[in-house]
Parts: sequence; structure tokens; C-alpha cells
Amino acid sequence: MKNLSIYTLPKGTYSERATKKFLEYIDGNYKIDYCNSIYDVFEKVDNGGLGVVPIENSIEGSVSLTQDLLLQFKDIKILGELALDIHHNLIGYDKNKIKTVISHPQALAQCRNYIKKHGWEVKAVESTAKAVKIVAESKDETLGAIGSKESAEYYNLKILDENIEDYKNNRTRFILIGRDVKFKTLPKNYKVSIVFELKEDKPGALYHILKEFAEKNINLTRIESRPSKKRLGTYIFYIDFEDGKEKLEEILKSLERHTTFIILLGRYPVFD
Ligand SMILES: O=C(O)C(=O)Cc1ccccc1
Repeated sequence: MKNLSIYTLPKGTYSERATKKFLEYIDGNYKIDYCNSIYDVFEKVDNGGLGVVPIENSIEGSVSLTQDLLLQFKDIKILGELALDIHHNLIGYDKNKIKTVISHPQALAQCRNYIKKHGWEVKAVESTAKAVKIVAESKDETLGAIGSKESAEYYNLKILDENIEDYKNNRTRFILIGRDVKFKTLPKNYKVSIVFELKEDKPGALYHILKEFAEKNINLTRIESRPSKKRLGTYIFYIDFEDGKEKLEEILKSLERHTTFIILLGRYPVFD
């Protein structure tokens, strides 16, 4: 049988860990293919296969690049979701010699207080594993990386400090993306993600949307605005809600009256 690809961030990233977990639920022979950035994952998936990318963190909030790309790549849908506990490590040679720490922006943000306390400079790169790779290849003792245990092992570097995230409950949601997938087992919970633009900029415009959900007794799990990128002060809204008994077509139709566009980003199972 042909091996299909599931694209994600490099070996040792948290996204790779999420991908391995998704693969326990997915039917079929998938081979993990590594990409340098979230953007590259979307580009590959646009030509076929599956992908896994981070979408939201319990401390730092949304991964805005993933949000924007879901809108930009119209044929790519969210096919599943799972959340992982994230514990960051300081990786390198000698903690006392570090002057600069390198990592993915989300990891740097999740360890902001820890970094500040040590007075280190920061440098952002496309993934935590790339940061560890840079530190390993440079052999520079003044550099440190923030990343996973797996990445330290993979690049043969020392873990200098563990659990360096600023808040205990550090969790990240990852999404499985693509056009279609078959799961071996399905969980009970499903979610729907949509994005829309309000028709009119007037008092109560968003209220009309929220009212539809309230009246249908649908629980929202996330609401977020992003710049529309047309003009300063204009927004699009991302809403996630629990999938229940209500017909999805009817929900979308009831919202259409209040929006200039509404896109279904996915209706998908939530794994734990
Ligand atoms: O770079 C990684 O390891 C990723 O998978 C992105 C990321 C970074 C920080 C927290 C969760 C995911």
C-alpha cells in the first residue's frame, strides 16, 4: 500500500509529538514528513496529504499564523484536534555562560519571566527544534535553546533546566489539517470552527451573531477577532463551538444574514 505523507514541524518539535499522537487514531499508512515552518506545512498539504500544526496555547493564546493560513488556503480543512501538556527545557552547554536564548516565538513567550530573570537576549526561529539545531551546530556556549526533551536527545545536547514555563498549566492545542481523513476510532466530542466578517459596523452587530448561538443553546469554546487586513480597525471573527444536535447548515444559514462572508474551517473530532 502507498505511503501517504503527514507533514509537520521538524523532528523534536512539540508538533512532531502531536503528530505521533494523531497517528494512533488515523487509519492508513502515513509517513511523517518534516517541514521548516507552519507555512511550509500548509503549502505541502495544499498538494495532498495531512498536516499537524499548533493553533492555540493556554498561556500565549492563538498562533496567529495558523489562523491566517486557514483562511488563505481555502481547500484545507481542520480534520481533528488534540491538546498536549507542554513543559519547556533550557538546552545547551553551560547555563552560566548563556547570553542569548533561541526558540519558537510561542516558547519564548511562554518562558518570558524565566528569560527576563536571567537577563538573556532572545532570538526567534521557526521551531523549537531548529533552535536546538542552531545551538548544537554552532558549538557556541553563549547560546541556549528552549525546546523539548526529544530535541535535546536528538541533537545530543544537555538539558540545563526543566519545566521553565512561567505558568504550570501550559497546554497547546494542535490541529490535523487536510482535505479528508479516516479515523480508526472516534471520540464523543466534536467541534466546529468558522470564520466570518460582520456585514455592518453598527451597534449590536456581533450581538446578533451571539444571539443565534444563545437561542440555539450552543456552547462557544472560543471567539477571537483578527484584523481583516483591509483597513485599520476592521476585523474578522473566528468562532469555535461544540457540535450538538442542531443542523450545521441551519446554524450557518442563520449567521449568513449578518455576515459578508462565512467560511466553515472544519467540523472535527476532539481527541484527548
Ligand atoms: O516549535 C515547536 O516545537 C512547535 O511545535 C511549535 C510550538 C512551540 C511552542 C509550544 C507549542 C508548539
